[in-house]
Amino acid sequence: MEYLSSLLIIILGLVLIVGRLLYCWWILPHFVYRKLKSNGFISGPKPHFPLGNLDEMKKSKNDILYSSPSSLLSNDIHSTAFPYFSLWQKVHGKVFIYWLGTEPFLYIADPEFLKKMSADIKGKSWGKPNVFKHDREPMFGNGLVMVEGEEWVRHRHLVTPAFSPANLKAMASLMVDSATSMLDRWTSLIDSGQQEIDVEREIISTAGEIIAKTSFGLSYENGRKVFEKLRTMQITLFKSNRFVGVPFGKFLNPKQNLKAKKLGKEIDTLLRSIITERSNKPRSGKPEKDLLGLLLEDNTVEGREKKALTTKELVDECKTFFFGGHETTALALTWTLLLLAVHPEWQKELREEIGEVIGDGQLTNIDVTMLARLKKMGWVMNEVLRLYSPAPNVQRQARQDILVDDLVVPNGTNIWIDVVSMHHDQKLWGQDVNEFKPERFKDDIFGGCNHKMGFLPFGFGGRMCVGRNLTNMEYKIVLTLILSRFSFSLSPNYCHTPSILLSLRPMHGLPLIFKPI
Ligand code: HEM
Repeated sequence: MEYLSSLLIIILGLVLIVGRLLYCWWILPHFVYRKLKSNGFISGPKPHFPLGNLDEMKKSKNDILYSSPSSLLSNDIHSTAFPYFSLWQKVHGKVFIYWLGTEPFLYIADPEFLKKMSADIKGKSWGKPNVFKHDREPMFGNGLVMVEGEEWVRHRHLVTPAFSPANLKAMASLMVDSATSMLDRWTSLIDSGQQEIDVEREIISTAGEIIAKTSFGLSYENGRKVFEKLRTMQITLFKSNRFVGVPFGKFLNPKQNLKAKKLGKEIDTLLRSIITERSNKPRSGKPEKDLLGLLLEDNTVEGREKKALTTKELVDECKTFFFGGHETTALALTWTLLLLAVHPEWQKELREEIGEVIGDGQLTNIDVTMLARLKKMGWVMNEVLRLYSPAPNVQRQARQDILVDDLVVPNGTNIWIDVVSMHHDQKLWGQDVNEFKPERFKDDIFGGCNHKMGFLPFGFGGRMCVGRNLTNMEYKIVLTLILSRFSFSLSPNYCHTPSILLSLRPMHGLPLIFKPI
């Protein structure tokens, strides 16, 4: 009897587990898919269980990776960075459904559709795809990038003031210091006879240092340890093939997952110790003007206690700033150096502008008002973000049924917005879409794009990037210092393979040849 009841419990347990798995992996996604289909979204590549379209995506990516690299430096990158989307678009148009494992995604590369879909949706009503949450948890925790609903409103409300121009102003000197040490290192390398430098690696590490300083203060002993562990975690998470959306996908790289989890815990402990140390500091001490310092200061404003960020939330925001902020900005700078290396006339234009606005004597005292006057540099930045958008896509999940004309995007639909495709769409930008022409941003913040939703380097709506002013400042400071000390050209060793590893990056680095000015 006892044996029978134990057996019954085991069987019941198994049925429940299988039932739950079936519900999550089959019934729920297919429910959304059937709703999408019945609402008119019928087009898209045929999926195969359990990989969906992942196999096809990997194959077309490998075909590109293992084909002989083109010697031509073309800015027409959509078909190399996203060969599968480029192929599917030819058959299914600019709005269709594809599958990551057992999860259907609504693909959008049509700005008019996006405009209609997002018109009545507030920032707090957007979700982020549940299917990515496990993957991103060690990096962002429940920071601003991931939170939803009223919690997002609270976080956004508390975090936004930290990025105000007045607060960012105090960070300029930290940025000048980090960039200057990088450039001193380059000078030593050049003096020792090495003229070729892989700037991608150099700039990513300097931008990491800048973000760590501006986020949680590298001056703290633990700050440097956090920085090193965050970098190791990123490499651990993204160096292996991931199987997003595939049943049991997270168990396919157990070693990597365990390592990332362990690093995640160590980072949290270190950040907690920094936060505790700083919260316990006597109030009379000078408040620190990094992002964590500003959030801690805000937390102590009277009447805010209930809404203030908890220590766990502060830890997650610090990680979010680090991961959301350093690589994107570094890649914007990296792609800029590539384009300036092949367009020396623009190096000259920018150097002249720097001379007029800042002059040699002021380089170590660059301030925000000077940066605002670097207009041409602003056009160059926009043009680079258009051609080589470091954030190549925006992902959302519908948390309610959304009406687009007579179609319904059902609650729960995963959404993938292909920013690279829209930034390279001839119908939106004209014949010269793939040419580097910063002047297109001279009199028009949309660069002459014939649709206001066609240029989205920082996303759109209420969830638009909170760090864009910080990027703008860091970009202009670092580029000003580089251009003031060196001229550069492309190394013959450069191989043009823009690829996606979360962000859009040059697969084989960016070797440039430098000459001091
Ligand atoms: C070139 C540099 C950058 C690019 C291209 C970029 C791009 C983006 C994009 C596309 C989004 C998603 C917006 C959406 O869902 O509509 C985003 C959100 C976000 N970014 Fe950035 N970003 C950059 C720099 C930064 C920096 C420097 C920080 C912070 C230090 C930062 C922090 C964030 C945060 C916290 C969010 C989430 C905002 C929210 O959901 O409310 N980003 N960014």
